[in-house]
Parts: sequence; structure tokens; C-alpha cells
Amino acid sequence: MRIDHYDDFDWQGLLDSIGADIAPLLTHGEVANYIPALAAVDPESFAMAFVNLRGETFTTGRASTPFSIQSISKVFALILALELEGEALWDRVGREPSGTAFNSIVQLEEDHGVPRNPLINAGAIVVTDSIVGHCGESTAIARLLAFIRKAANSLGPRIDMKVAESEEAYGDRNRALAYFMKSFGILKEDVPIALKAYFQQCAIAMSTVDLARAGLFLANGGTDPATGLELTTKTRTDRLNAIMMMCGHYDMSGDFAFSVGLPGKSGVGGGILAIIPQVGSVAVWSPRLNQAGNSLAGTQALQWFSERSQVTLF
Ligand SMILES: NC(=O)CC[C@H](N)C(=O)O
Repeated sequence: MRIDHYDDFDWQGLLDSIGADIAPLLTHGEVANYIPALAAVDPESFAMAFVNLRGETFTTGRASTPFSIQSISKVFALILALELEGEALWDRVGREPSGTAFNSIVQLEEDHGVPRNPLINAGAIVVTDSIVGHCGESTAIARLLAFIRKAANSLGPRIDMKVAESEEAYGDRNRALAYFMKSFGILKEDVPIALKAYFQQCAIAMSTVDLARAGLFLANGGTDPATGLELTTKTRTDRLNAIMMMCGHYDMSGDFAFSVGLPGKSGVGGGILAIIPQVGSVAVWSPRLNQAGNSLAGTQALQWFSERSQVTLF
């Protein structure tokens, strides 16, 4: 296990140093304001949690404060959809970096309604459509939430209905994406049904401690190292990490790979989950975003995390 190499490493010291150094950056960037419910957070919040393969947790900042994980949910939804539908899912969603914004529509016409990857909105809507198709409209999101709670080994993750309603009220761009895909036959369920589930999925809230813990199986070949529970296969885990590395930060995925060097997924709530295979899982939260919609301070914190611990993949 690669974690053995870090037996004497001072993880708490690392997180403390990041918590101290990040302070001047917390006033930079803009909080997502496309829905009123997201704009209501304290913009200068910061939290980071790291869980290693031994199940030890290290934190700095507001690590037990729940926040809206938004697009980070796309990672868990993809694993669940692959478990339910199998590899056939790849017939209707690609695996290429998009080089475009998270909610972009431009590539869909050229690609006959098939989204470039499952971590942009269009691709994630296909993934949610698959979960709804397999579990039914009324249980799809309960199933996803149960999967995340199992991975987190916590009942903390929940759906913030205020955020879900706000997503629904301001969801015209996602509606446009969904109807466009439906016209190509890529979406199977009725658009309002698939989107209701997607909006609730975006509204999942949890703390950085729960999020880092929920990602731990992705650092350990699909099996939770603490409980022994197999959440997915090694092959799917490897592939998911590859997709996160290439596509997890929209049109700044290359920049994140360059500066952090880890598979990661961001959300407009200001969270980022990053995976260090065979070592652990790290979650960060700070609501102010850069121009691509990724947490500004969170990205810097993860860069320091990988630089100072030397945990990059390469
Ligand atoms: N990047 C994100 O986190 C996007 C999720 C957001 N709820 C949306 O669908 O627009």
C-alpha cells in the first residue's frame, strides 16, 4: 500500500499550514449566484478534510459544516448508474474532455446529442436519466443518497430541498440541454422527470469530512478500506479516476491536472473532491469561484496539499 510511505507524515501539520496560508485568498472570486439559495452562504468559509486508507481523518476550518456539493454528486451518480446499467451507458455518453463550460450546449448538435462526458451537466443528466430508468421516478434519488451515505459511512448527507427548489425554478439551461438530447433519443425518460431527479441530486449537502470519507473507496480500488464494503469494481474505480482527471473541472481540467495532479471533481457550491489512489481522499470547500466555476481557494489549497505532501500520481 502506498499509504505505508506516509507513515511518518504529519497530515495534521500540513492541513494546519494550508488553513493558515489560505486566509488572504478567501476574499477572491465570486460565489455562484445563478440560484438565490446558493448565494446565501458565508462567502469566506473554508474547510478541508483528508481521510487516509487507515480511516484516520484530519481537518482544518469548518470541516463539519454541510455545504451544497452540486456537481460533485456527478461522480457518485456515475458509479451508481454503471452498477445499474453496465457498460451500455457509454453508448449515450462519451469520455472525452469537453473544453467547454459545465452548462455548455454547443457540442451537443455536432455530436448528435451525445454529451462529451458524464461530468458536465448534459452528461450528468443522461446518467441521472439512467438511474431513474432503473430505479423508478420515486426512488431514484433515495437510492443515490443511500449509496452516498453508505460510502460516507454516515447519515450526514441529505437533500437540501430549498436548493432543489431553487434549481428547479432557475433550471432553464438544464431544461434546454435535456430537451435537446431528448430530441436525439439520448434521454429515455420524460424530461421533467429526469430533471426533477437531477435537481435534487445537485442539492445534496454534506460536510467536507463526510465527502472525503465518501470518496475513500475511490482511493482503494472500489472497496471501503474501513468497512470492507465493495462499492464498485477496481476497473470501474480506475476508469472513474481517469475521467475525473480529464474532465472533472470542465474547461479548466487541464489546469487542475497541471497544478494539482490528482483526479478531482468540483461543484459550483465551492467544493472539490480529490482522490489520491492508495493513499486517501481529500475534500475542500470554499464558496468563491474562479471564472470556470471551480472553488478558487479550494484549488489553491489542493495545489499546496499535493506539493507539500508530494502525493501526485506522477
Ligand atoms: N458545476 C456545477 O456544480 C453545476 C451544477 C448546477 N446545479 C447546474 O446544474 O447548473
